[in-house]
Amino acid sequence: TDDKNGTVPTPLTNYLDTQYFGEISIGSPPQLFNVVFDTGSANLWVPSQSCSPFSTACFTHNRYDASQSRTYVENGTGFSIQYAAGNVRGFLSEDVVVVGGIPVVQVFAEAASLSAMPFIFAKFDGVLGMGYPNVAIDGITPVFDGIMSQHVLTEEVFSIYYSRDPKHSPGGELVLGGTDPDYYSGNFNYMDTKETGKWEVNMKGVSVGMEMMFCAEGCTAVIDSGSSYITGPASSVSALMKNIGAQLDESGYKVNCNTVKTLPSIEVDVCTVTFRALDVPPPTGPMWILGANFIARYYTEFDRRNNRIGFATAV
Ligand SMILES: COCCCC[C@@](O)(c1ccccc1-c1ccccc1)[C@@H]1CCCN(C(=O)[C@H]2C[C@@H](N)[C@@H](O)C2)C1
Repeated sequence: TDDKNGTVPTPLTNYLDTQYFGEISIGSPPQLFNVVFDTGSANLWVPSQSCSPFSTACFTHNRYDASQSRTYVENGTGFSIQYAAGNVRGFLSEDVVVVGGIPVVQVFAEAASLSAMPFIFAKFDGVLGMGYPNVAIDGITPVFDGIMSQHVLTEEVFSIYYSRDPKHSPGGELVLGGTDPDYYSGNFNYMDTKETGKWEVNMKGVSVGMEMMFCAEGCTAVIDSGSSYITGPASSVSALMKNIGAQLDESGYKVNCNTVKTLPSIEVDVCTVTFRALDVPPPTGPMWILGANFIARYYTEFDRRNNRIGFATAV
């Protein structure tokens, strides 16, 4: 994959098909961080050098040290973000962020406190929101908007490949300004975003085999690169799982995989069905969230120029 107009593909790490992240740098000299490129949010945050030593989740990750960067600009405005699980609190700072080889002067949040759950399980340091500006907290210009305003991209799009095979290296790839033909086959099918300002589309329905089971009148689906699983309204997901014979246990839905024929002893392997029930309250919900396991099957192009999302078969 060659260099395109200053943008180089960012290889992603795949941790157990549930966490995908890539490397960025912040500051001069560059301080390196692993971040989730998250189309479901629009802010950049990384752990701060100033976080409390008692914040285990902060202390066990790379931390930004403003005092070591000659391009640091103080801001100090408060910041807090709440996820479906977990929250981050801190303050804003400004420095040079380099993503895919492109430098951008960026306002980001230094996380002074990270909730232990789930961040002690995070193999990455922070989150780089790839969402639209209108979902950005504190009205901060998102990283990709800062890059678009430099007019260095061939196309105002970014594309994400998530590998499904933990042995495959790299575990995924982010391309700014285009797509990588190495990772998809065939043509893209495009869907307009539902309302400009979110990476969500009108889903036509959810069917099992030939039978349409849910969302027959259409429903909202967020294409969320920062979610591990596919989530849907609890009632729909439980009916869907029942239909495929999945059992719910404390860590999610399970089905018996085919017994492994080659092993001398019969081994019943239990597979995790990567669907989760999540009732998003109105007005945002009810909705489906198509996360990493969906993106792993369909190479996804996020098109800011035409406010649409393209899907091609991932190879
Ligand atoms: C593909 O890689 C996915 C990264 C893992 C996401 C995640 O599984 C996770 C696991 C372990 C530790 C931390 C986090 C995690 C937590 C917050 C932000 C980013 C990652 C999230 C767990 C909580 C629910 N969830 C979201 O709300 C997500 C929804 C999404 N839009 C984000 O804003 C938060 C997904």
